[in-house]
Amino acid sequence: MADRLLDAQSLVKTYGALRASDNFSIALRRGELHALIGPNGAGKTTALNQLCGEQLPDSGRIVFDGRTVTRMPIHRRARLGLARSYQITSVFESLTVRQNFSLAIQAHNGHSFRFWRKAADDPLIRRSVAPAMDRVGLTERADLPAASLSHGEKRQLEVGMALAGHPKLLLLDEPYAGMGPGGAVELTKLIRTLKKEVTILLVEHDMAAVFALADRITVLVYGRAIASGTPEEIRENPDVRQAYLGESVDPCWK
Ligand SMILES: Nc1ncnc2c1ncn2[C@@H]1O[C@H](COP(=O)(O)OP(=O)(O)OP(=O)(O)O)[C@@H](O)[C@H]1O
Repeated sequence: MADRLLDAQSLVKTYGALRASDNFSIALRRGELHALIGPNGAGKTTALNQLCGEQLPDSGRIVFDGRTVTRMPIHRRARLGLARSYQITSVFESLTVRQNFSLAIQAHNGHSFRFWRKAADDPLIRRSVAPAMDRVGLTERADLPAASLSHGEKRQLEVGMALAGHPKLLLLDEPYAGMGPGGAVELTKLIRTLKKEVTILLVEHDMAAVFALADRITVLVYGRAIASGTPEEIRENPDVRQAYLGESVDPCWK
């Protein structure tokens, strides 16, 4: 369907006897922020890895923007507009914010990382860096080394670098992990701005953030999507409450 940006059907990924993805299916509509939630070990990262091409499914099919990408390598998917921001910080600590952005823009333009020194001098890249930094609120930090940024600012940088190639779909893997309350508020503001311009799949344990941001939510348990719907539908779904929450009910679900 044309309004679907990504359609993953019946993905299976096994590690020995363990089915980390057990006929996992998910459909992302253009323009939505879709959250993928589930208990620890449910298979969220494994699912994300298959969507971006870091791992290949044993079986199943992934269609992105009308093209079958199931076995396509990660860099070709990136070129089609599928970008991922990593749970583990992937910025270059010793480089400045501006240099990090220059690198990301250069990489998305298809050049080699080796030539990063030239990137900062390339007028085309320089012109792209300013709006890219502004987009994630880092203009005032432009000439500081990434190492001196706060945890929250590093996340902003990371997201900004993933956005440098103007992706159609941004996969965010636990962006709130390790973040203090102040940083979390800033990040929510940033993601709210971003969701106006890019479709987002958010993997996140922070339920307050998920319910504040998501248009739709898919719940993953033991590698299977047990429910998919609006936050209200998910909140009311008895299977979700039972399977995902167990005994303790997070205040966000009440
Ligand atoms: N490389 C691997 N080899 C063997 N088992 C793995 C491997 N990667 C993941 N697993 C197992 O697959 C299951 C799903 O793991 P995955 O990391 O995808 O879950 P998750 O929902 O992202 O977990 P968390 O919320 O803790 O990050 C877990 O039982 C995990 O131990």
